[in-house]
Amino acid sequence: MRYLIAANWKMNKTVAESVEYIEKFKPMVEDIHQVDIMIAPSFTALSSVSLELNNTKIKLGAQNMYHVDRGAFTGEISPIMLKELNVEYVILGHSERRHIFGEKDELINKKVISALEYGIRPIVCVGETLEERELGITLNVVERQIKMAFAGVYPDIGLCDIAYEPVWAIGTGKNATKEQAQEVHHFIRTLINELSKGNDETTRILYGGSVNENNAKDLISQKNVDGFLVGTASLDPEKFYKIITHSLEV
Ligand SMILES: O=C[C@H](O)COP(=O)(O)O
Repeated sequence: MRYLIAANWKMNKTVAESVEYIEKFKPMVEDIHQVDIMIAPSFTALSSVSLELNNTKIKLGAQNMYHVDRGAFTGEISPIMLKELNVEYVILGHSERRHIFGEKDELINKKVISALEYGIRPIVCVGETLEERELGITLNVVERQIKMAFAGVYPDIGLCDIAYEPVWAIGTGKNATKEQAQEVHHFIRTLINELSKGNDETTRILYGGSVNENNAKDLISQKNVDGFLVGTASLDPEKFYKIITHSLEV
């Protein structure tokens, strides 16, 4: 399994700051070929970052998209707009989309189907809140989110990646332990094997939630952790680079 180490910059970095980052980061990773590296900047920086990443192995991602290709959807961005900029990945169902903007499983499913139609690889985010973990329903929540996100496309799960991001670990500095991560990742691996009838060998199960240069090695040494979706620590090219190099050591 080829690891994916992905940066989600969220609502950070202007165009100038994004370009400055990429110019610094490109030479740092030019000799790294063993893992996939993806960066998802803000929508306003996609075009400039796309030009910067031309002729590199670093993949471009978007942080969200709508499922319709054009029309009266004020404030939304379509898959054809992303394709035009060479976007290869799209993060869907991030907990900030679910909890701040009220995105439901049904909408996330439409977006997954649309991304697949347009040849953009979805990274579908799942994960429980602190309350759900304390109620002991973490695996039930993750199972529901996965079954609904991929409804109608189970045979194509291998064209997607999944990010397990416990909501209580996002941006809090309190990451899941390697045992907590492995338990859920193993559950997800078993579930997607069942749903895809054993066809899937290409879905990466990423961990996200306060990943940094100090905890990355421990987390990625777990059998079913196939990469990371990094928020805060990815905003600093040195820290993101260190996370990448730790993933080469396992
Ligand atoms: O998409 C990234 C995740 O939400 C993790 O964010 P974080 O690394 O700041 O906790």
